[in-house]
Amino acid sequence: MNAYNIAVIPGDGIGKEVVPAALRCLEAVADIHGGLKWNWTFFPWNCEYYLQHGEMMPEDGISTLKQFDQIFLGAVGMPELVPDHISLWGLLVRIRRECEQSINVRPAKLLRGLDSPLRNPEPFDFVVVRENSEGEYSQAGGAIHSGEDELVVQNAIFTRRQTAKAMKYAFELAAERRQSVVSATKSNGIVHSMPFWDRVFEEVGAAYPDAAARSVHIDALCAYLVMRPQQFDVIVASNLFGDILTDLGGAIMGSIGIAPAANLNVERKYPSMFEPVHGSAPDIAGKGIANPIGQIWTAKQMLDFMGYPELGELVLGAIEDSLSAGVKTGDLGGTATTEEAASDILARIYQRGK
Ligand SMILES: NC(=O)c1ccc[n+]([C@@H]2O[C@H](COP(=O)([O-])OP(=O)(O)OC[C@H]3O[C@@H](n4cnc5c(N)ncnc54)[C@H](O)[C@@H]3O)[C@@H](O)[C@H]2O)c1
Ligand SMILES: O=C(O)[C@@H](O)[C@@H](O)C(=O)O
Ligand SMILES: [K+]
Ligand SMILES: [Mn+2]
Repeated sequence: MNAYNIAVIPGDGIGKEVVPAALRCLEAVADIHGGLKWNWTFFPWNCEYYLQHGEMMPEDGISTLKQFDQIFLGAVGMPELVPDHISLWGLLVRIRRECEQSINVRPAKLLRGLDSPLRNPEPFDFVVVRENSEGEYSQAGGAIHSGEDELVVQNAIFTRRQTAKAMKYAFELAAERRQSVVSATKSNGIVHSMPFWDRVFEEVGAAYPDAAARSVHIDALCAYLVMRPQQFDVIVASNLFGDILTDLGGAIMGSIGIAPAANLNVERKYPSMFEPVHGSAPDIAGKGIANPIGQIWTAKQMLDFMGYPELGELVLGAIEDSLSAGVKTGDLGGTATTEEAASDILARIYQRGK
């Protein structure tokens, strides 16, 4: 029996509603498999915690998390309580950086049973590899003066090491898929960091002669994802561009609420963090109507990373079975509650697994 210690951080808003749904699915696959056991440890780190303690997590929070096998997180942020840059940097970004989760893997595919908002889309299946440790998400810079003289400088930081690491991961991933890598750039307007990004992309790509590699400006790339998403296999992007592309990826699937994400420590030196693309959705939090699919699909990514791809496939198949049976939450045009959608997926996991 393999027992795994998982740190669970439901976080804010709908994170607290969709995480329990995903944990039930993970318990179900462990029950079916018979040889693995989850030991959950819950951490109440969120914006309410910040209001009580003046920090999103304790100072030793990272060293605590590093003792676990993996981290399973819902969502962070309640802007009415805590400014978003404080909640994000105090929890999510801290974990990403201090657990060295420098690769963020975010797939998007036209799932069976889903109606994309795109008109007559051809089946698409791409993965965005988002550089997760630096880039535009930078504390370098500052502000001076005030009023009419106020001045702010925000420096993006790109290193050869992390840029090449994300690109190498993208090419390795493409080698197992359809051998195509598109780099998201903006080297016409951004004159230092993006020509550098392009240069590293060419250097890394030279080691993968079998891969079709090309650079596409981010504005055009967003348009292509709407017009012909089926053309894409692997997309590698900076921290900010990857963030934006993956809400778009969720949207063209049918909802931001179904898109999964894996913040990977690829060296497996520290735990990775599995948390969906979406946020805490304050606009629907507390109503019991959030779509649990993003969190449940994220659980599939954790199973895959931990060496249980057959269980991961079982989870995604159950999600598609549920969608095909028409069980859909409001974001997908249905009337199912979070509980109804989660229970249906859970039942279909058992149906598939027996
Ligand atoms: N990784 C994260 O935890 C993460 C990601 C994005 C935003 N945030 C934070 O979340 C808060 C809200 O940000 P936002 O509104 O820009 O983004 P959001 O992803 O929370 O919501 C965007 C839209 O998508 C909908 N949505 C998101 N997840 C859904 C789900 N599972 N089911 C149904 N609908 C869903 C929301 O209702 C909203 O209309 C902010 O504090 C922000 O900082 C956190
Ligand atoms: O900006 C971020 O990285 C997060 O707030 C969120 O948008 C994400 O995509 O994880
Ligand atoms: K999230
Ligand atoms: Mn985002």
